[in-house]
Order: sequence, then C-alpha cells, then structure tokens
Amino acid sequence: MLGLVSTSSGTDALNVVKVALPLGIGLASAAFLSLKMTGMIGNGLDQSIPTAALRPGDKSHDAEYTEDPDLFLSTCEECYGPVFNLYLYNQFITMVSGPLAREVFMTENMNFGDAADDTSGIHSFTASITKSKRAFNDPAIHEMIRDIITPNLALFTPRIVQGMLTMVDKEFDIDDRKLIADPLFIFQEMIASAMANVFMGSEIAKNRNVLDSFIHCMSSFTDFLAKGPQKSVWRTLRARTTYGLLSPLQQHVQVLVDAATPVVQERRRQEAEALEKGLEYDRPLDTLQGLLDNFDKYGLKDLEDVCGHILVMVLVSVHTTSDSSTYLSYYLAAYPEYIEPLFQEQLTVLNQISQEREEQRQEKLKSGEIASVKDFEGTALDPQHDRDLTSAALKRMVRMDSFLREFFRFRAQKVSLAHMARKDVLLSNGITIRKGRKVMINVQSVHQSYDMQGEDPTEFRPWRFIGKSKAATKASTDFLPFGMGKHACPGRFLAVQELKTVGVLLVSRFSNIEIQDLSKKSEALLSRVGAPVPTGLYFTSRQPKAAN
Ligand code: HEM
Repeated sequence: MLGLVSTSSGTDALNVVKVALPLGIGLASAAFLSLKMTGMIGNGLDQSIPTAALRPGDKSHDAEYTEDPDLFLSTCEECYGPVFNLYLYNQFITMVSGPLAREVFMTENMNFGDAADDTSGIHSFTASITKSKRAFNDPAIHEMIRDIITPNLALFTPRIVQGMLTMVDKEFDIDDRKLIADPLFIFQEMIASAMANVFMGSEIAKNRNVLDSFIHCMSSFTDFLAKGPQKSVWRTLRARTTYGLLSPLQQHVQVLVDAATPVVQERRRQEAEALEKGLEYDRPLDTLQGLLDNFDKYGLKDLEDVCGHILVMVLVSVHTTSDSSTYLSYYLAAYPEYIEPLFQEQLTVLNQISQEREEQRQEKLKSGEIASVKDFEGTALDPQHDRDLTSAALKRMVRMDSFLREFFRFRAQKVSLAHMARKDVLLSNGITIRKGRKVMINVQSVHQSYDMQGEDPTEFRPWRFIGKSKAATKASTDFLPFGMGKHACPGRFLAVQELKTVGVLLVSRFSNIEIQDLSKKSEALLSRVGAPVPTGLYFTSRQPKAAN
C-alpha cells in the first residue's frame, strides 16, 4: 500500500526515509540504516520480552543490522526466540518472527493503519479530503476496491494495456540500445496512466494535470513529513493540526474535480437521454462511475467527496505499483537469462490463444451460425484481436506470475509491516503484546525460511512457484508483501495485473536489460526509499529502428 518516493533531496529525503520505514512500507535502504540515531535502549519496553543485547559501543541496533541484516535477525531469533525487542529506526520495536507473524495479521486488535498513523499522522491526511473523514484503511475504501475494481479487472485490462503501451512507446523511444538513468520516472507515467484509466475512465486519463496529480500526490505527504520534527509524537500532532486547516492534498482533489465535472455532466445527459428513449444506458466502466452509482451505499456526499476517495486510492496505489515496476526492471536486468524464456512463454500463449480462436471461428462457420469470416469483425472473435494481451492471456503466463512472486518474496523488506496493539494481545507462545505497543514483522524469518519456501530460500529462483498453486496475488502465512488475513491489501489483484503487464511489455520490447554500473548491482536490488536507485539501466530494443 503506502510507499514513499521523495522528490526532495539531501536531508529532506533522508528524513522522509526515517518516517517511511517504520510505516512498514516501502523500502529499507542501506543509506537510511546507516543514519545516526539517538536514544537510550530500554525505555518503555515490556521486560517480559527479551531485548537484543547491544554490541559494545553501539547505542542502537542500526549498525549491526546494517552490516548483515540476515545474519543479525537470524542470530536474534536463535538467541531470543520468535519475539524480541530491537532499537531500530529511532524507536523501540517488538519483532515477531516465523509462523507467529500470522497471529499479528489475524488478530483484529493488531492494526496496520494505527501503526502508520502513530508514526506519520496519515489518517488526518486522508481524512482531510474525505467528507466522512475516512482513513486509508477504512472498511468502505477496502470495499470499494474489492467490489468495484477487482471483479472488473478482466474488463479493465485492455485499457490498462493500451494506456501503458502508449507510454512505453513514447517514453522509452529506443533506437537500439539506450541508457535510462532513472527508470522510475517512466514507470510512474505508465502506472499513473493505467490507474487513471481504472479510477477515472479513459477520457480523464488523457488529462495531463490528472496524471501529474496521480504521480505527485504522495510527495505532498512525504515533503510535509520530511520538513517536520523527527519525534513521531510531534510529527503526528503537527499533521493533525495542519491537515485540519490546510491540506496539501486539496489541490489534487481540485484537479480531479475539474477534470471530472464535464465528464460526469455529459454522462448524466446521456443517461437521461437513454431513459427518455426507453433505452438501456451503456454505463462507462471505471471507479468514478462505480462510486457515482453507489453514492448512498458508501455514504458519499458530492463529486468532491467522490474525487477525495479516489485520491485516497491513488495515494495507496500509484507509488507502490510504480516502485515495484521499477524494481521489476532491475531484477530482469540482474537476471537477464530469464528474459528470453519469459518472452517465449508470451509467444506460446498468444499463439495458443490465436489458434483456439481460429478453431472457434471455423466451428461457427461450419455450423452456419456465422455466414462469412467478415462477419466476425467487431465481435468477440474479431481476428484483429487474436493477439491482444487480455486478462485470460496474462493468467496463462505462469512463468511471469512465478517470476513476480519470487521478486516480491526476495525483495521484501526484512523488517516491516508495523502493527499497533489496540488491546493486550496474547500470542500462542504465551507472550503478551501490551496495548499501545508497536510490533514489526520479521519478514526475513518467513520469506527465507526453508520450511516455508522450500529449497535454497536465500536464492533468487524465479520458477520456484510454477505448478504450486501459489499465485503472486495469494497473500498467506508464507508470503507477506501484501499482508494477510481480513486486511490483506485489496488492491493486490490490480497491482499484480499491472505488474505482469509491465513485465510482458518489457520482455516483448527489449531483448536485454543491463545494469549500468554492475558494481552497484546488489545495492540497486535492495529495497529503498527516498533516494534514487544508484545506477541506471540500458535497454536493448528487439527491433532496432535502423533495421526497419
Ligand atoms: C505493489 C503494490 C502494493 C503493495 C506492495 C501493497 C501492500 C499493502 C500492504 C502490506 C498492506 C497492509 C495489509 C495488512 O494490514 O495486512 C496494504 C493495505 C492496503 N492496500 Fe495495498 N499494496 C499495493 C497496491 C495497492 C493498490 C493498487 C491499492 C488500491 C487499488 C491498494 C490499497 C490498499 C488498501 C485500501 C489497504 C488497506 C486495507 C485494509 O486495511 O483493510 N494497495 N497494501
């Protein structure tokens, strides 16, 4: 969900990182972890939970963690058991490891949103643009995504693909081989375009101001946080007071309202006209229309409120998905031997689908249901669409799905997904997490566990999940990038559909992707936030222009 990309630089960017990481969002960076923190170990900690000993001379666990996160976390787990305290990121954190992590997600009294709000005041931020003062994890927002977006993904896909294709061809514009110093900017354009199509419809998705708001609204939040005090209590207080008076998000809501107003008026006119003529109104398919049609169900007040809710969805979706797309391209570059098999899978699937459609056409012609080949034009079996990248085609690309799941498993932040206890919570190992405590998940203990992941859990093996009924969207005890349980990310189906589309477009357009400075490869693959990836990517076109 939330992820932070800062448009700021220097100290501001680092401040953003300090705020971002404990949200359990986005991405740890070695740079961040090397920041000097102040404070005293032991304050406010529940003594019944063991606190990891500090190395002589260290004031926090930051340095030891930074040197070798995997070793540090597994040593802690070995010495102290699955639940232990650390002093990381300028705060005391209770870590929960292995199978016990499941209990954190499944307990209603442990809340992800509360932890994020405690650190950043994010709830006041989203409440400032929704008239019923909703938090990003309000059940109504979850329902809107679950009921309006997810069931319509197959119908959204052609528009997602079209939006991305336009951006790929425009933004990459590669003759032969080209260095892209910061690919994030291109992926932001692609994802903003896809999301705008899904959220606001194809007409509004062409509006440059809307795309800019989709891309930049998150930095209105992070810039605000970056300039604020470091202690979370002051930052939260400042957020609550300031957003009440002047929300930096308001300008983005206004952009959406300005773009939506004429479109909604025209839709209303067409609906009235259809009614008058006794015809059925052909409802546009987008979230905007879904919200207008369910105005009362969701307690919406007016168009501004509808746009406010859409902006909340934009906040939790655009950056997270753009960021993942960017890293997906770095993973393809780091493991280029998988580009060709992924491309071949794509060709095989599209060939199979074309052949099946041809067989269906032949049957219809044979039975006399359709008189001639020409009559298929404009129907579901129009030969022009035989090789379209549809939702059904994406579903058959099992290598791409497995690559994506492995990418998420491998890249996940090792310490993340903060939750806050609303009441005392008794874990099954007898340890109680006291009300008001923040816990974080020791994701490394799950994502790199031999028992949960099988052979070579520390290796990147992209075909690991083929044939295992472990789709990239399947949130579960052994796969946590989208959380799990009742509050598991409702946007993961959309996010994964978009990421698969990105992957498919990349391998079909480029025969090779290379990391510009190989000495920075492992740094480039690390999760990070606030700072750009330290090296660019070379893209080699499959169809050099000179050859055309
Ligand atoms: C790669 C992209 C994404 C990642 C990694 C991601 C990750 C997450 C995580 C870890 C959570 C917390 C789950 C929990 O508490 O167990 C979450 C919650 C949420 N996400 Fe996402 N997310 C992504 C994309 C999206 C998209 C595209 C949307 C909207 C269309 C979205 C909407 C939400 C919402 C509304 C919640 C709160 C759910 C609740 O508390 O009921 N996310 N996401």
